[in-house]
Amino acid sequence: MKCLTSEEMRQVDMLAFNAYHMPGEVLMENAGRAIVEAMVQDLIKSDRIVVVVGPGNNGGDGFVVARELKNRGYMVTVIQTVTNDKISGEANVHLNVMQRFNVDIIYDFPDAVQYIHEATVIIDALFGTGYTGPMREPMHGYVALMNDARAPIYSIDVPSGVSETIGSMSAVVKATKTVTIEAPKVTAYIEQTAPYYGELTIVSIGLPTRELDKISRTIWQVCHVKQTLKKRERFGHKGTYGHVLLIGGSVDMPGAIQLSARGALKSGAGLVSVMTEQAARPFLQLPHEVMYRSHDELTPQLLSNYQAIAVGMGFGLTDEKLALFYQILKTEVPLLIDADGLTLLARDISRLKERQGPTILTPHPKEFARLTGFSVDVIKNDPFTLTKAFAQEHGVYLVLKGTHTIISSPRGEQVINTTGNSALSKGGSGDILSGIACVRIMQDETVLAGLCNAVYLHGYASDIAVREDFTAFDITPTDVVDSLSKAYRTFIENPA
Ligand SMILES: NC(=O)C1=CN([C@@H]2O[C@H](COP(=O)(O)OP(=O)(O)OC[C@H]3O[C@@H](n4cnc5c(N)ncnc54)[C@H](O)[C@@H]3O)[C@@H](O)[C@H]2O)[C@@H](O)CC1
Ligand SMILES: [K+]
Repeated sequence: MKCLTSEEMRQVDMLAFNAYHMPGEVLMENAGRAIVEAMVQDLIKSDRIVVVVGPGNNGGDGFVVARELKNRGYMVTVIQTVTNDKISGEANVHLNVMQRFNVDIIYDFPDAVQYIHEATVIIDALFGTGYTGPMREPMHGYVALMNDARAPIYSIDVPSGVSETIGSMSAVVKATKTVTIEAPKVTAYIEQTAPYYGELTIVSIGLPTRELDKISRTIWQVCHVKQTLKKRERFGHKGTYGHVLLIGGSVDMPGAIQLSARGALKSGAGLVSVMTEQAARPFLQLPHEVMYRSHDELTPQLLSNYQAIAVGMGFGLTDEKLALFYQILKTEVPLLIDADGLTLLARDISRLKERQGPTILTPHPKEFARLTGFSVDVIKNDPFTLTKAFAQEHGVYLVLKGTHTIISSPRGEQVINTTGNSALSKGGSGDILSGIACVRIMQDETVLAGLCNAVYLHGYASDIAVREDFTAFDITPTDVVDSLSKAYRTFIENPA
């Protein structure tokens, strides 16, 4: 499934019209009817339904919805927030059709107050993807009326007032459910806008999939994991599955690297090695399967023996570690940089130019802020644009960790992950992900697919653990690793 910006949606819409000769009225008809299908199971015939329509095509969808509901025997009133002369194009076509079905229309704000107050269902067709903030009066008032009402709100396409320019948002409808047209929009996955969506449902209106498929932003789903997760081979041996080296852990912080090792072991690595400073070794409790190396052994030849390397988990930030880090950067082996590795990298990000092999950075927003110089707020307001630009500029795979982790490739592809829950908001979760990710990039179809699978499985394991054995309060990152078995089993027992 794809995820689009408003501009990308507009372009697909234009192509449907210009290149495929799909009339706008037909698309609007499809949208309205599909939206009714998506919400009709929630309605009863005694409902008092109001549809609040705005001046654009989102309002046009609202006219189709109102007409279709009326035709099916529901009590519907349209609250038209602008006069007829402000409604043009396809929306005007459907306004005329709707009028012939005798749908009641209210134009005055004082009347609207009462209708919205007494409604049992509110349909929000005020603004869609064409909205640019801030909101002008009287629309502000309509949004406040809807939000203050008791009835559940069904937003068409997006909650009205939501914008990709987060700083310009003023009033936004707080939807109970949003029925989105064709594909989710990026605002459904941005921290500041996602909560307005409520439950998200997607309906198809017949836009050409060939055009949608060209969008380079994808939501990673079960089908993608099934297609790209490397199968275990009957005649495979430990060499088949790769040898991962995890560099980190220090006297002060010995736990992080152990968690990474567990993540790698439980994800099917052929061999797992851990490299720490010699002094940290007595503090490590590594699983029996894990081999040990000390920093003193680090040479380019040694590093070239591995199929994936991760550096940074509990690594430390001393000058000695910085020198070691710069040595590690020289390897051509796929290199994942996390935690302290990212902090060291931020001291001189131009070092990324030296990288020959694939490079993966796995920052949370604060670490990404350190790398870019942007504030955390700026990053959270526009994560898709900023991560894409960074990954392309520096030629890296960037995994921006969050509720909806965003994975960006050097070629400009972006993937959004939707698994996981608040159980992962704990120290140690990232260390585990680094271990899982190293294994998946060694084995799966591409580095990008491997990273997406790692993030997906990590989140999925925590979802299963919280559903079946723990709560988000008591679960630990170690419990999440143990739940990886159930996550992997899902894909073995139900292959593509
Ligand atoms: N993408 C597609 O192919 C389709 C999209 N459709 C619908 O069309 C919508 C997009 O339609 P539009 O581009 O007409 O945009 P909208 O319906 O979001 O609204 C645009 C209108 O709102 C006004 N407006 C914008 N910002 C405002 C502000 N701050 N205060 C007051 N007025 C403001 C504009 O002047 C314009 O009249 C989608 O969200 C979807 O609901 C459907 O009709 C079916 C086809
Ligand atoms: K809307």
